[in-house]
Amino acid sequence: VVGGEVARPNSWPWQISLQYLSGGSYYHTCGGSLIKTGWVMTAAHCVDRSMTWRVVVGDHDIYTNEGKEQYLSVSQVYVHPSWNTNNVAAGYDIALLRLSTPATLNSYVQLASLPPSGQVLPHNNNCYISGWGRTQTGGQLSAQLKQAYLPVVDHNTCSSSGWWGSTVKSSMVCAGGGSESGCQGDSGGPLNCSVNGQWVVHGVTSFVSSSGCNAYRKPTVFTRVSAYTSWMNSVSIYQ
Ligand SMILES: CC(C)C[C@H](NC(=O)[C@H](CCCC[NH3+])NC(=O)C(F)(F)F)C(=O)Nc1ccc(C(C)C)cc1
Repeated sequence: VVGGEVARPNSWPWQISLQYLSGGSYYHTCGGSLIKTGWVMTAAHCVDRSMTWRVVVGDHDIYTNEGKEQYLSVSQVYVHPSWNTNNVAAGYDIALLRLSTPATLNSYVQLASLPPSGQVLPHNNNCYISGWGRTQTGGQLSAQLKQAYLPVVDHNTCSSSGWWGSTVKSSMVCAGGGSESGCQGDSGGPLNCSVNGQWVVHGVTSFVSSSGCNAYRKPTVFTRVSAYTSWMNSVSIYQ
């Protein structure tokens, strides 16, 4: 997250850290959202490579053990069937991870609320991105969970020339576009939007401009969760 501030610990209790095993250690690579005690929603591009994954819930500082964390292994990865790793602009950047053991819910670990199918938020709707991603273009990951205020940019504006143009589809949500943005390592994490006074995860962090995370008029682009409700239901009911 470029800009914004360090979040109050566990104030986004559905935020997870997706980590991969390398040389005997685990490393943060993406965010995600706990949507059922045994299921995590993340971005398809986060799990393009097949690695040994683990999900950490209840985390704040990814480099220190503060005693609230639960380390959960992943038993199955379900990538959207239409995802094409060479064409993030086509959309479908969404995946579900089945956990081997369910998370225990408590004051640090809660389930995300998901939007009703088809819901599209208005321009400037109040949303926050959260994540441990880079704090500057080409910078380092953040040790502590950060958040930034990223109001919704409606599709009309976001897909206009000078903005993202036809790269952005209606199955996506744009947010931000100023000096604050998501950045590498925030992928897969939530766009937390206030709807009728409740936080709803409306987006899965998908991409930013290749010329820089907080590029002018290139808002952070999210997979629109409400466009994938039926696919998600089709996966988690039958496994
Ligand atoms: C060095 C970084 C900034 C490069 C930048 N990376 C990204 O945007 C990666 C996901 C890329 C998926 C494609 N394999 N996502 C992120 O960094 C995220 F913001 F989500 F955290 C990028 O590739 N962005 C990109 C690439 C291609 C397009 C075309 C569709 C125009 C648009 C954006």
